[in-house]
Amino acid sequence: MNVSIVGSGYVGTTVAACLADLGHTVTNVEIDEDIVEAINAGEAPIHESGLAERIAAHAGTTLRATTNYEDVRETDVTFLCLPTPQSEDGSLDLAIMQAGAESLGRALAEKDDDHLVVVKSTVLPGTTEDVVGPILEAESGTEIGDGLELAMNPEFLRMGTAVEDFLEPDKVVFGTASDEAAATLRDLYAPILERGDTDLVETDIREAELIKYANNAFLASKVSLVNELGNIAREYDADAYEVLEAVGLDDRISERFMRSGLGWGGSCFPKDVNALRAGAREQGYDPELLDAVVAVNDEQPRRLVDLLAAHVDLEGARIAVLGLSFKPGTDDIRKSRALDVIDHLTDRGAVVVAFDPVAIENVRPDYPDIEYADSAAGALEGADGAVVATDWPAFDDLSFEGMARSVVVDGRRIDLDEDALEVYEGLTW
Ligand SMILES: NC(=O)C1=CN([C@@H]2O[C@H](COP(=O)(O)OP(=O)(O)OC[C@H]3O[C@@H](n4cnc5c(N)ncnc54)[C@H](O)[C@@H]3O)[C@@H](O)[C@H]2O)C=CC1
Ligand SMILES: O=C(O)[C@H]1O[C@H](OP(=O)(O)OP(=O)(O)OC[C@H]2O[C@@H](n3ccc(=O)[nH]c3=O)[C@H](O)[C@@H]2O)[C@H](O)[C@@H](O)[C@@H]1O
Repeated sequence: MNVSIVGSGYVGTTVAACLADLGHTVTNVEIDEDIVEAINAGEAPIHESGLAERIAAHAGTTLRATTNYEDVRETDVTFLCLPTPQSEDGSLDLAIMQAGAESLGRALAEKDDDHLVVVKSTVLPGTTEDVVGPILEAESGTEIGDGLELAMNPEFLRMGTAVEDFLEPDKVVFGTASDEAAATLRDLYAPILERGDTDLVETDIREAELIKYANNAFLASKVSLVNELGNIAREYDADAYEVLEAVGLDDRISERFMRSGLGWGGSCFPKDVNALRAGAREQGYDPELLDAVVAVNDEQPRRLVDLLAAHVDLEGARIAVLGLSFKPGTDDIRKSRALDVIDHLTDRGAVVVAFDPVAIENVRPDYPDIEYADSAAGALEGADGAVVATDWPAFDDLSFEGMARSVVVDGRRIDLDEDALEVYEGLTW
Protein backbone atom coordinates (compact mmCIF):
# COMPACT_ATOMS: atom_id res chain seq x y z
CA MET A 1 0.00 0.00 0.00
CA ASN A 2 1.12 3.59 -0.59
CA VAL A 3 1.17 5.44 2.73
CA SER A 4 2.01 8.97 3.83
CA ILE A 5 2.88 9.94 7.37
CA VAL A 6 2.51 13.54 8.50
CA GLY A 7 4.95 14.38 11.29
CA SER A 8 8.23 12.54 11.49
CA GLY A 9 9.13 12.60 15.16
CA TYR A 10 9.50 9.58 17.44
CA VAL A 11 6.23 8.01 16.29
CA GLY A 12 6.11 9.12 12.66
CA THR A 13 9.68 8.06 11.88
CA THR A 14 9.31 4.72 13.61
CA VAL A 15 5.96 3.94 12.00
CA ALA A 16 7.29 4.97 8.57
CA ALA A 17 10.42 2.81 8.77
CA CYS A 18 8.43 -0.15 10.11
CA LEU A 19 5.69 0.12 7.47
CA ALA A 20 8.41 0.23 4.80
CA ASP A 21 9.87 -2.86 6.44
CA LEU A 22 6.48 -4.57 6.17
CA GLY A 23 6.52 -3.98 2.40
CA HIS A 24 4.62 -0.69 2.05
CA THR A 25 5.76 2.39 0.17
CA VAL A 26 6.01 5.28 2.62
CA THR A 27 6.39 9.06 2.36
CA ASN A 28 7.10 11.14 5.46
CA VAL A 29 5.76 14.69 5.30
CA GLU A 30 7.66 16.80 7.82
CA ILE A 31 8.24 20.55 8.28
CA ASP A 32 11.73 20.14 9.79
CA GLU A 33 14.18 20.08 6.86
CA ASP A 34 16.95 18.48 8.93
CA ILE A 35 14.71 15.48 9.60
CA VAL A 36 13.74 15.25 5.92
CA GLU A 37 17.40 15.38 4.88
CA ALA A 38 18.41 12.76 7.45
CA ILE A 39 15.76 10.27 6.31
CA ASN A 40 16.52 10.81 2.64
CA ALA A 41 20.23 10.30 3.40
CA GLY A 42 19.32 6.95 5.00
CA GLU A 43 19.97 8.15 8.54
CA ALA A 44 17.80 8.00 11.66
CA PRO A 45 16.91 11.49 12.99
CA ILE A 46 16.39 10.02 16.50
CA HIS A 47 18.08 7.41 18.68
CA GLU A 48 15.92 4.25 18.64
CA SER A 49 17.16 0.69 18.60
CA GLY A 50 16.66 -0.98 15.19
CA LEU A 51 15.60 2.25 13.48
CA ALA A 52 18.83 3.33 11.76
CA GLU A 53 19.27 0.03 9.92
CA ARG A 54 15.65 0.06 8.73
CA ILE A 55 15.89 3.63 7.43
CA ALA A 56 19.22 2.82 5.77
CA ALA A 57 17.67 -0.26 4.12
CA HIS A 58 14.60 1.50 2.68
CA ALA A 59 15.57 5.16 2.14
CA GLY A 60 15.61 6.07 -1.53
CA THR A 61 13.45 3.11 -2.50
CA THR A 62 10.28 2.52 -0.46
CA LEU A 63 10.93 5.23 2.13
CA ARG A 64 11.33 8.92 1.46
CA ALA A 65 10.70 12.20 3.24
CA THR A 66 9.52 15.56 1.97
CA THR A 67 8.41 18.98 3.20
CA ASN A 68 5.80 19.06 0.44
CA TYR A 69 2.26 18.14 1.50
CA GLU A 70 1.24 17.74 -2.14
CA ASP A 71 3.05 14.39 -2.22
CA VAL A 72 0.25 12.86 -0.10
CA ARG A 73 -1.82 12.79 -3.30
CA GLU A 74 0.33 9.89 -4.54
CA THR A 75 -0.71 7.85 -1.49
CA ASP A 76 -3.89 6.00 -0.40
CA VAL A 77 -3.68 6.54 3.35
CA THR A 78 -2.28 9.33 5.51
CA PHE A 79 -1.39 8.89 9.19
CA LEU A 80 -1.32 12.05 11.31
CA CYS A 81 1.56 11.60 13.76
CA LEU A 82 1.72 15.20 14.93
CA PRO A 83 2.47 16.35 18.47
CA THR A 84 -0.46 16.90 20.84
CA PRO A 85 1.25 18.82 23.64
CA GLN A 86 -0.29 20.19 26.80
CA SER A 87 -1.24 23.87 27.16
CA GLU A 88 -0.08 25.99 30.12
CA ASP A 89 -3.14 24.86 32.09
CA GLY A 90 -2.49 21.16 31.37
CA SER A 91 -5.25 20.79 28.78
CA LEU A 92 -4.75 19.30 25.32
CA ASP A 93 -3.33 21.78 22.79
CA LEU A 94 -4.65 20.93 19.33
CA ALA A 95 -3.07 23.86 17.42
CA ILE A 96 -0.48 21.67 15.64
CA MET A 97 -3.06 19.02 14.77
CA GLN A 98 -5.34 21.70 13.36
CA ALA A 99 -2.53 23.22 11.27
CA GLY A 100 -1.51 19.78 9.97
CA ALA A 101 -5.12 18.86 9.14
CA GLU A 102 -5.49 22.15 7.24
CA SER A 103 -2.37 21.52 5.13
CA LEU A 104 -3.42 17.92 4.52
CA GLY A 105 -6.97 18.93 3.55
CA ARG A 106 -5.67 21.55 1.11
CA ALA A 107 -3.40 19.00 -0.53
CA LEU A 108 -6.24 16.48 -0.80
CA ALA A 109 -8.46 19.04 -2.55
CA GLU A 110 -6.53 18.21 -5.73
CA LYS A 111 -6.81 14.43 -5.33
CA ASP A 112 -9.41 12.57 -7.37
CA ASP A 113 -9.53 9.09 -5.85
CA ASP A 114 -10.50 8.01 -2.32
CA HIS A 115 -8.29 8.72 0.65
CA LEU A 116 -8.20 7.49 4.25
CA VAL A 117 -6.91 9.82 6.98
CA VAL A 118 -5.89 8.06 10.19
CA VAL A 119 -5.25 9.98 13.40
CA LYS A 120 -2.42 8.23 15.23
CA SER A 121 -1.61 11.09 17.59
CA THR A 122 -3.02 10.80 21.10
CA VAL A 123 -6.20 12.91 21.15
CA LEU A 124 -9.21 13.16 23.49
CA PRO A 125 -12.55 11.63 22.47
CA GLY A 126 -14.28 13.73 19.85
CA THR A 127 -11.11 15.26 18.38
CA THR A 128 -10.93 13.07 15.28
CA GLU A 129 -14.58 13.48 14.30
CA ASP A 130 -15.34 16.97 15.64
CA VAL A 131 -12.04 18.79 15.02
CA VAL A 132 -9.89 16.98 12.42
CA GLY A 133 -12.80 15.78 10.24
CA PRO A 134 -14.47 19.20 9.75
CA ILE A 135 -11.10 20.85 8.91
CA LEU A 136 -10.37 18.15 6.31
CA GLU A 137 -13.84 18.55 4.82
CA ALA A 138 -13.59 22.35 4.66
CA GLU A 139 -10.10 22.40 3.12
CA SER A 140 -10.51 19.50 0.69
CA GLY A 141 -14.07 20.22 -0.34
CA THR A 142 -14.84 16.51 0.13
CA GLU A 143 -17.22 15.12 2.75
CA ILE A 144 -16.25 12.36 5.14
CA GLY A 145 -17.88 9.19 3.83
CA ASP A 146 -17.90 10.48 0.27
CA GLY A 147 -14.35 9.85 -0.96
CA LEU A 148 -12.71 10.82 2.30
CA GLU A 149 -12.62 8.38 5.24
CA LEU A 150 -11.54 9.02 8.81
CA ALA A 151 -10.10 6.59 11.36
CA MET A 152 -8.28 6.61 14.67
CA ASN A 153 -5.45 4.16 15.35
CA PRO A 154 -3.73 4.91 18.68
CA GLU A 155 -0.11 3.96 19.10
CA PHE A 156 1.23 2.11 22.15
CA LEU A 157 4.94 1.93 21.35
CA ARG A 158 7.44 2.88 24.04
CA MET A 159 10.51 4.95 23.45
CA GLY A 160 13.70 2.92 23.47
CA THR A 161 11.86 -0.16 22.18
CA ALA A 162 9.74 1.65 19.60
CA VAL A 163 10.57 -0.53 16.58
CA GLU A 164 10.04 -3.81 18.41
CA ASP A 165 6.83 -2.51 20.04
CA PHE A 166 5.39 -1.38 16.69
CA LEU A 167 6.26 -4.61 14.90
CA GLU A 168 5.23 -6.92 17.75
CA PRO A 169 2.44 -5.15 19.66
CA ASP A 170 0.20 -6.75 22.32
CA LYS A 171 -2.78 -5.17 20.59
CA VAL A 172 -3.72 -3.03 17.62
CA VAL A 173 -6.77 -0.75 17.92
CA PHE A 174 -8.78 0.44 14.92
CA GLY A 175 -11.41 3.11 15.57
CA THR A 176 -13.44 3.50 12.42
CA ALA A 177 -16.79 4.77 11.19
CA SER A 178 -16.93 2.65 8.02
CA ASP A 179 -16.21 -0.91 6.89
CA GLU A 180 -13.94 0.45 4.13
CA ALA A 181 -11.67 2.24 6.62
CA ALA A 182 -11.46 -0.88 8.82
CA ALA A 183 -10.64 -3.06 5.79
CA THR A 184 -7.85 -0.69 4.67
CA LEU A 185 -6.30 -0.73 8.14
CA ARG A 186 -6.53 -4.53 8.28
CA ASP A 187 -4.66 -4.71 4.93
CA LEU A 188 -2.03 -2.30 6.11
CA TYR A 189 -1.38 -4.19 9.35
CA ALA A 190 -1.81 -7.63 7.74
CA PRO A 191 1.81 -8.79 8.20
CA ILE A 192 1.53 -8.08 11.93
CA LEU A 193 -2.01 -9.43 12.40
CA GLU A 194 -1.36 -12.61 10.40
CA ARG A 195 1.29 -13.75 12.88
CA GLY A 196 -1.59 -14.42 15.27
CA ASP A 197 -0.06 -13.16 18.52
CA THR A 198 -1.49 -9.63 18.40
CA ASP A 199 -5.04 -8.85 19.57
CA LEU A 200 -7.06 -6.74 17.15
CA VAL A 201 -9.60 -4.40 18.72
CA GLU A 202 -12.08 -2.96 16.24
CA THR A 203 -14.22 -0.23 17.70
CA ASP A 204 -15.65 3.24 17.11
CA ILE A 205 -13.46 6.32 16.85
CA ARG A 206 -14.36 7.73 20.30
CA GLU A 207 -13.53 4.48 22.09
CA ALA A 208 -10.22 4.19 20.22
CA GLU A 209 -9.30 7.72 21.34
CA LEU A 210 -10.15 6.96 24.96
CA ILE A 211 -8.47 3.53 24.99
CA LYS A 212 -5.13 5.32 24.51
CA TYR A 213 -5.68 7.69 27.46
CA ALA A 214 -7.05 4.93 29.67
CA ASN A 215 -3.99 2.82 28.85
CA ASN A 216 -1.51 5.56 29.77
CA ALA A 217 -3.52 6.68 32.82
CA PHE A 218 -3.57 3.08 34.05
CA LEU A 219 0.19 2.61 33.63
CA ALA A 220 1.07 5.98 35.19
CA SER A 221 -1.27 5.22 38.10
CA LYS A 222 0.34 1.82 38.54
CA VAL A 223 3.80 3.39 38.83
CA SER A 224 2.53 6.07 41.24
CA LEU A 225 0.86 3.39 43.38
CA VAL A 226 4.06 1.36 43.33
CA ASN A 227 5.95 4.51 44.39
CA GLU A 228 3.53 5.24 47.22
CA LEU A 229 3.85 1.63 48.41
CA GLY A 230 7.64 2.02 48.06
CA ASN A 231 7.64 5.20 50.14
CA ILE A 232 5.59 3.40 52.80
CA ALA A 233 7.88 0.34 52.62
CA ARG A 234 10.89 2.57 53.34
CA GLU A 235 9.20 3.99 56.43
CA TYR A 236 8.81 0.41 57.69
CA ASP A 237 12.41 -0.39 56.73
CA ALA A 238 11.10 -2.96 54.24
CA ASP A 239 12.30 -3.58 50.67
CA ALA A 240 9.56 -2.50 48.22
CA TYR A 241 11.16 -4.51 45.41
CA GLU A 242 10.79 -7.77 47.33
CA VAL A 243 7.26 -6.85 48.35
CA LEU A 244 6.10 -5.87 44.88
CA GLU A 245 7.78 -8.81 43.20
CA ALA A 246 5.57 -11.03 45.31
CA VAL A 247 2.50 -8.87 44.68
CA GLY A 248 3.13 -9.09 40.92
CA LEU A 249 2.86 -12.87 41.00
CA ASP A 250 -0.90 -12.34 41.17
CA ASP A 251 -2.05 -12.64 37.55
CA ARG A 252 -4.60 -9.87 38.09
CA ILE A 253 -1.78 -7.43 38.89
CA SER A 254 1.20 -8.61 36.75
CA GLU A 255 4.93 -8.24 37.37
CA ARG A 256 5.42 -5.49 34.80
CA PHE A 257 5.55 -1.77 35.61
CA MET A 258 6.40 -2.55 39.22
CA ARG A 259 9.68 -0.62 39.47
CA SER A 260 9.40 1.99 42.17
CA GLY A 261 11.73 4.97 42.49
CA LEU A 262 12.01 8.40 40.91
CA GLY A 263 8.71 8.16 39.05
CA TRP A 264 7.44 8.56 35.53
CA GLY A 265 8.44 11.20 33.00
CA GLY A 266 8.62 11.37 29.23
CA SER A 267 6.68 13.04 26.48
CA CYS A 268 3.48 11.08 27.07
CA PHE A 269 2.46 10.02 30.57
CA PRO A 270 2.69 13.56 32.02
CA LYS A 271 0.85 15.31 29.19
CA ASP A 272 -1.69 12.53 28.65
CA VAL A 273 -2.64 12.21 32.33
CA ASN A 274 -2.96 16.00 32.49
CA ALA A 275 -5.05 16.16 29.29
CA LEU A 276 -7.39 13.49 30.66
CA ARG A 277 -7.69 15.33 33.99
CA ALA A 278 -8.43 18.61 32.21
CA GLY A 279 -10.82 16.91 29.77
CA ALA A 280 -12.65 15.13 32.60
CA ARG A 281 -13.08 18.44 34.47
CA GLU A 282 -14.39 20.06 31.30
CA GLN A 283 -16.96 17.27 31.13
CA GLY A 284 -17.95 17.98 34.74
CA TYR A 285 -16.13 15.10 36.44
CA ASP A 286 -13.53 15.62 39.18
CA PRO A 287 -10.70 13.04 38.62
CA GLU A 288 -9.42 12.95 42.21
CA LEU A 289 -7.50 9.71 41.83
CA LEU A 290 -5.58 10.99 38.78
CA ASP A 291 -4.80 14.22 40.67
CA ALA A 292 -3.19 12.11 43.40
CA VAL A 293 -1.32 10.02 40.80
CA VAL A 294 0.39 13.21 39.59
CA ALA A 295 0.98 14.54 43.11
CA VAL A 296 2.79 11.35 44.20
CA ASN A 297 4.92 11.47 41.06
CA ASP A 298 5.84 15.13 41.54
CA GLU A 299 7.21 14.48 45.03
CA GLN A 300 9.70 11.71 44.21
CA PRO A 301 12.60 13.90 42.94
CA ARG A 302 12.42 16.10 46.05
CA ARG A 303 12.37 12.98 48.24
CA LEU A 304 15.52 11.73 46.49
CA VAL A 305 17.37 15.01 47.07
CA ASP A 306 16.22 15.08 50.72
CA LEU A 307 17.75 11.62 51.17
CA LEU A 308 21.06 12.87 49.79
CA ALA A 309 20.90 16.03 51.92
CA ALA A 310 20.65 13.84 55.02
CA HIS A 311 24.25 12.73 54.33
CA VAL A 312 25.85 15.59 52.39
CA ASP A 313 25.67 19.36 53.00
CA LEU A 314 24.52 20.29 49.49
CA GLU A 315 25.69 23.93 49.55
CA GLY A 316 28.83 23.95 47.37
CA ALA A 317 28.95 20.11 47.21
CA ARG A 318 29.93 18.43 43.93
CA ILE A 319 27.10 16.02 43.05
CA ALA A 320 27.21 13.55 40.15
CA VAL A 321 23.88 12.97 38.40
CA LEU A 322 23.92 9.66 36.54
CA GLY A 323 21.36 9.55 33.74
CA LEU A 324 19.44 12.40 32.10
CA SER A 325 16.99 10.74 29.70
CA PHE A 326 13.50 10.01 31.08
CA LYS A 327 14.24 6.28 30.82
CA PRO A 328 17.06 4.13 29.43
CA GLY A 329 17.37 3.42 25.69
CA THR A 330 16.35 6.90 24.53
CA ASP A 331 17.85 10.38 24.20
CA ASP A 332 14.45 11.92 25.01
CA ILE A 333 14.62 14.22 28.04
CA ARG A 334 11.07 15.58 27.95
CA LYS A 335 9.73 15.75 31.54
CA SER A 336 12.64 13.60 32.67
CA ARG A 337 12.70 13.20 36.44
CA ALA A 338 16.47 13.72 36.21
CA LEU A 339 15.86 17.38 35.33
CA ASP A 340 13.70 17.85 38.44
CA VAL A 341 16.51 16.30 40.49
CA ILE A 342 19.00 18.77 38.93
CA ASP A 343 16.64 21.68 39.69
CA HIS A 344 16.34 20.65 43.34
CA LEU A 345 20.11 20.15 43.63
CA THR A 346 21.03 23.52 42.10
CA ASP A 347 18.31 25.30 44.15
CA ARG A 348 20.05 23.93 47.21
CA GLY A 349 23.48 25.18 46.11
CA ALA A 350 25.03 21.96 44.78
CA VAL A 351 27.48 21.91 41.86
CA VAL A 352 26.02 19.35 39.43
CA VAL A 353 28.17 17.24 37.13
CA ALA A 354 25.97 15.17 34.86
CA PHE A 355 26.50 12.18 32.62
CA ASP A 356 24.23 10.30 30.23
CA PRO A 357 25.28 7.90 27.44
CA VAL A 358 23.17 9.70 24.78
CA ALA A 359 21.12 12.61 26.14
CA ILE A 360 23.70 15.25 27.17
CA GLU A 361 23.36 17.36 24.03
CA ASN A 362 19.58 17.56 24.50
CA VAL A 363 20.00 18.85 28.05
CA ARG A 364 22.87 21.31 27.48
CA PRO A 365 20.85 24.17 25.86
CA ASP A 366 18.46 24.41 28.84
CA TYR A 367 21.12 23.71 31.45
CA PRO A 368 24.23 25.58 30.22
CA ASP A 369 25.53 26.20 33.74
CA ILE A 370 25.93 22.67 35.05
CA GLU A 371 29.01 20.53 34.26
CA TYR A 372 28.92 17.55 31.92
CA ALA A 373 31.25 14.55 31.99
CA ASP A 374 32.30 12.21 29.16
CA SER A 375 31.71 9.10 31.24
CA ALA A 376 30.06 7.96 34.46
CA ALA A 377 33.51 7.58 36.00
CA GLY A 378 34.32 11.16 34.94
CA ALA A 379 31.16 12.47 36.64
CA LEU A 380 31.95 10.56 39.82
CA GLU A 381 35.60 11.71 39.99
CA GLY A 382 35.98 13.86 43.12
CA ALA A 383 32.20 14.04 43.74
CA ASP A 384 30.84 14.40 47.27
CA GLY A 385 27.72 12.46 46.39
CA ALA A 386 25.95 10.79 43.47
CA VAL A 387 22.35 10.25 42.47
CA VAL A 388 21.14 7.63 39.99
CA ALA A 389 18.32 9.18 37.96
CA THR A 390 18.05 6.82 34.96
CA ASP A 391 18.56 3.04 35.04
CA TRP A 392 20.90 2.75 32.04
CA PRO A 393 22.32 -0.82 32.00
CA ALA A 394 25.78 0.75 31.62
CA PHE A 395 25.49 1.98 35.24
CA ASP A 396 25.25 -1.57 36.61
CA ASP A 397 28.34 -2.68 38.51
CA LEU A 398 29.87 0.78 38.24
CA SER A 399 32.92 1.57 40.36
CA PHE A 400 32.41 4.54 42.70
CA GLU A 401 36.06 4.53 43.80
CA GLY A 402 36.98 7.94 42.34
CA MET A 403 34.46 9.82 44.52
CA ALA A 404 35.63 12.13 47.31
CA ARG A 405 32.91 10.52 49.46
CA SER A 406 31.05 7.50 48.12
CA VAL A 407 27.54 8.61 49.09
CA VAL A 408 25.13 7.17 46.53
CA VAL A 409 21.38 7.76 46.45
CA ASP A 410 19.67 5.50 43.95
CA GLY A 411 16.36 6.48 42.38
CA ARG A 412 16.20 3.48 40.04
CA ARG A 413 17.57 0.41 41.85
CA ILE A 414 20.59 -0.31 39.66
CA ASP A 415 22.92 -3.23 40.40
CA LEU A 416 25.83 -2.07 42.51
CA ASP A 417 28.05 -3.23 45.34
CA GLU A 418 26.48 -1.49 48.34
CA ASP A 419 29.16 -2.78 50.71
CA ALA A 420 31.86 -0.91 48.80
CA LEU A 421 30.13 2.42 49.48
CA GLU A 422 30.29 4.74 52.48
CA VAL A 423 26.54 5.39 52.20
CA TYR A 424 23.94 3.76 49.96
CA GLU A 425 20.32 4.86 50.05
CA GLY A 426 17.56 3.46 47.85
CA LEU A 427 14.60 5.79 47.35
CA THR A 428 11.97 3.12 48.04
CA TRP A 429 13.87 0.21 49.56
N1 LIG B 1 6.68 9.38 21.64
C1 LIG B 1 6.01 8.28 21.92
O1 LIG B 1 6.57 7.33 22.45
C2 LIG B 1 4.56 8.16 21.60
C3 LIG B 1 3.81 9.26 21.18
N2 LIG B 1 2.48 9.11 20.90
C4 LIG B 1 1.71 10.26 20.42
O2 LIG B 1 2.05 10.46 19.04
C5 LIG B 1 2.02 11.86 18.72
C6 LIG B 1 3.37 12.29 18.15
O3 LIG B 1 4.33 12.13 19.16
P1 LIG B 1 5.91 12.19 18.86
O4 LIG B 1 6.23 11.43 17.65
O5 LIG B 1 6.55 11.83 20.15
O6 LIG B 1 6.09 13.76 18.57
P2 LIG B 1 7.43 14.48 18.10
O7 LIG B 1 7.38 15.83 18.69
O8 LIG B 1 8.60 13.60 18.35
O9 LIG B 1 7.27 14.58 16.51
C7 LIG B 1 6.34 15.33 15.85
C8 LIG B 1 6.90 15.79 14.50
O10 LIG B 1 5.90 16.53 13.81
C9 LIG B 1 6.54 17.58 13.09
N3 LIG B 1 5.56 18.61 12.75
C10 LIG B 1 5.05 19.61 13.53
N4 LIG B 1 4.14 20.32 12.86
C11 LIG B 1 4.06 19.77 11.61
C12 LIG B 1 3.27 20.04 10.48
N5 LIG B 1 2.36 21.04 10.47
N6 LIG B 1 3.43 19.27 9.39
C13 LIG B 1 4.33 18.24 9.37
N7 LIG B 1 5.11 17.95 10.43
C14 LIG B 1 4.96 18.69 11.55
C15 LIG B 1 7.62 18.07 14.05
O11 LIG B 1 8.62 18.79 13.37
C16 LIG B 1 8.10 16.73 14.62
O12 LIG B 1 9.19 16.20 13.89
C17 LIG B 1 1.61 12.56 20.00
O13 LIG B 1 0.22 12.72 20.02
C18 LIG B 1 2.01 11.58 21.09
O14 LIG B 1 1.25 11.73 22.25
C19 LIG B 1 1.84 7.91 21.00
C20 LIG B 1 2.54 6.79 21.40
C21 LIG B 1 3.95 6.82 21.73
O1 LIG C 1 1.93 7.20 24.85
C1 LIG C 1 3.14 7.04 24.85
O2 LIG C 1 3.93 7.85 24.38
C2 LIG C 1 3.76 5.83 25.43
O3 LIG C 1 3.95 6.08 26.84
C3 LIG C 1 4.58 5.02 27.54
O4 LIG C 1 5.86 4.74 26.97
P1 LIG C 1 7.17 5.59 27.33
O5 LIG C 1 6.77 6.92 27.87
O6 LIG C 1 8.03 5.52 26.14
O7 LIG C 1 7.95 4.79 28.45
P2 LIG C 1 7.57 3.78 29.62
O8 LIG C 1 8.42 2.59 29.49
O9 LIG C 1 6.12 3.56 29.73
O10 LIG C 1 8.07 4.60 30.88
C4 LIG C 1 7.44 5.81 31.25
C5 LIG C 1 8.05 6.32 32.55
O11 LIG C 1 7.66 5.47 33.62
C6 LIG C 1 8.81 5.08 34.36
N1 LIG C 1 8.60 3.70 34.90
C7 LIG C 1 8.14 2.71 34.09
C8 LIG C 1 7.94 1.44 34.59
C9 LIG C 1 8.18 1.17 35.94
O12 LIG C 1 8.02 0.04 36.45
N2 LIG C 1 8.62 2.19 36.72
C10 LIG C 1 8.84 3.45 36.24
O13 LIG C 1 9.24 4.37 36.99
C11 LIG C 1 9.97 5.14 33.37
O14 LIG C 1 11.20 5.33 34.02
C12 LIG C 1 9.58 6.35 32.54
O15 LIG C 1 10.01 7.56 33.15
C13 LIG C 1 3.74 3.76 27.39
O16 LIG C 1 4.40 2.67 28.05
C14 LIG C 1 3.52 3.42 25.92
O17 LIG C 1 2.65 2.30 25.81
C15 LIG C 1 2.88 4.62 25.23
O18 LIG C 1 2.71 4.39 23.85
